[in-house]
Amino acid sequence: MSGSILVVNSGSSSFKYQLIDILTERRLASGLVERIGEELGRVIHTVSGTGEQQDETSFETPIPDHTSGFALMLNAFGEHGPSLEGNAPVAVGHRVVHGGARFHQPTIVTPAVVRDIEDLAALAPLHNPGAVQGIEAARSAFPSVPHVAVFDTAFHQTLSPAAFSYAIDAGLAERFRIRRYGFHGTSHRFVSCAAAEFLGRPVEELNQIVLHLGNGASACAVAGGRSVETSMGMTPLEGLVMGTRSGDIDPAVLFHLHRKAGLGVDELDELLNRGSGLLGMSGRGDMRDVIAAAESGDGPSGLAFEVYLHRLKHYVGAYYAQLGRLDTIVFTAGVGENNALVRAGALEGLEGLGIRIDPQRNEARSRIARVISSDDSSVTVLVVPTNEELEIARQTLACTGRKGGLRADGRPQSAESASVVPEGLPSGRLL
Ligand SMILES: Nc1ncnc2c1ncn2[C@@H]1O[C@H](COP(=O)(O)OP(=O)(O)O)[C@@H](O)[C@H]1O
Ligand SMILES: CC(=O)OP(=O)(O)O
Ligand SMILES: [Mg+2]
Repeated sequence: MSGSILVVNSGSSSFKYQLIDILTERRLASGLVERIGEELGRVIHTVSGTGEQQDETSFETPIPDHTSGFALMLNAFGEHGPSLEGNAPVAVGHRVVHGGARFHQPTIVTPAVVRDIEDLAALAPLHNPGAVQGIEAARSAFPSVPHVAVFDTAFHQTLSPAAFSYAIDAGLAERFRIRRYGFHGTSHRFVSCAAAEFLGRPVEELNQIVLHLGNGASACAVAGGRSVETSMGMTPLEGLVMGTRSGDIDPAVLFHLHRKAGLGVDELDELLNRGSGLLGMSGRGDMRDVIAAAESGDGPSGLAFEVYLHRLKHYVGAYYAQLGRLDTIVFTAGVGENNALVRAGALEGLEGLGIRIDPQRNEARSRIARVISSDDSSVTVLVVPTNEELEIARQTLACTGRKGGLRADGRPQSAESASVVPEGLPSGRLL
């Protein structure tokens, strides 16, 4: 069958989109709507031509929310193509960050599903609200096609109780569904499969550590294609140092700030989610700016960079130990794909563990998957570009029960069983 799938990947203050041909998996168009809610936002719309050829347009305008961002995206398609009438999407796929205990699989969007995603917003305050706006705008623009929500949390349903449980009061944990859910699962799944494909080995044979280093960042230990450990927790706040998020912190710091600095719970939430990480430490949330400032001698930026690398190395060591044997370390997402300094710094001094980066390979610039370890490294270190949108398109197609060129690899399920409530959990119970 022919047609396309529109994928919307909503973030906190931005969203990415792709229109993907379902027969060929070709990206027909892609774009970024960013700085939503700031004084001036920006839309970048790229139309794919033949081969590597691309036609990019960008413009700046205030974008108060995701709903108006979605309308601007539709205008960009109207003005610059490809025509959404000529390439009418047969389905729309949406990235949703938190699926809680309710969503284990790609799920056809209904009003009840939207309500549940809204209810989970407290646990992903930077992400779920934007996703809901994106879903509502898309449903009114494309009312007659199925919309599918694909959850970041789904890939981590394979964590063992030892990996997903926190050491707190068991009754409270049970009652409030307090556990590690893990995020970036769509990316960790895509990248671990793409790494195996690149190496020409079955994913079932490989033990991998995937480092998704974007604005948000997480590490994932993948054994035989299954997530066995991941650094984000009940919310996308735990783990690595991020652009504006603290990652791991002693929870007693919060009690102390409450008692001594008089900060309330909402202020603490805001502080850790939006005012910490690289931004909190150095005044700069973008890794490029942090590195530039550190190189020109700014002390706080230098320290922020060191803390970022220190934490990354900590997780590499921990996950190596959890896996017991390690075949590959894979860097992905904005920082991981583009920054050689971060990659080298994170793995520096690990030669004793059989991990050796080749400096020349690491410095080489490329947009495709590549090896950056030396030939005598027993662990193969890779850079593999993520493509959450393509993975979402594949899962969306499979969930709608349609057939296309998009591979589902037998992973997502059909529409009839798409919305699954885990055993023992009353429907409507999200957490
Ligand atoms: N060359 C680079 N060096 C360091 N960081 C980079 C580079 N290119 C992009 N980034 C960072 O990548 C991040 C965006 O990555 P991305 O994976 O798109 O994140 P998200 O999906 O969370 O927005 C930005 O914070 C940006 O600073
Ligand atoms: C879950 C998460 O942190 O996503 P992102 O990196 O897109 O902000
Ligand atoms: Mg991202």
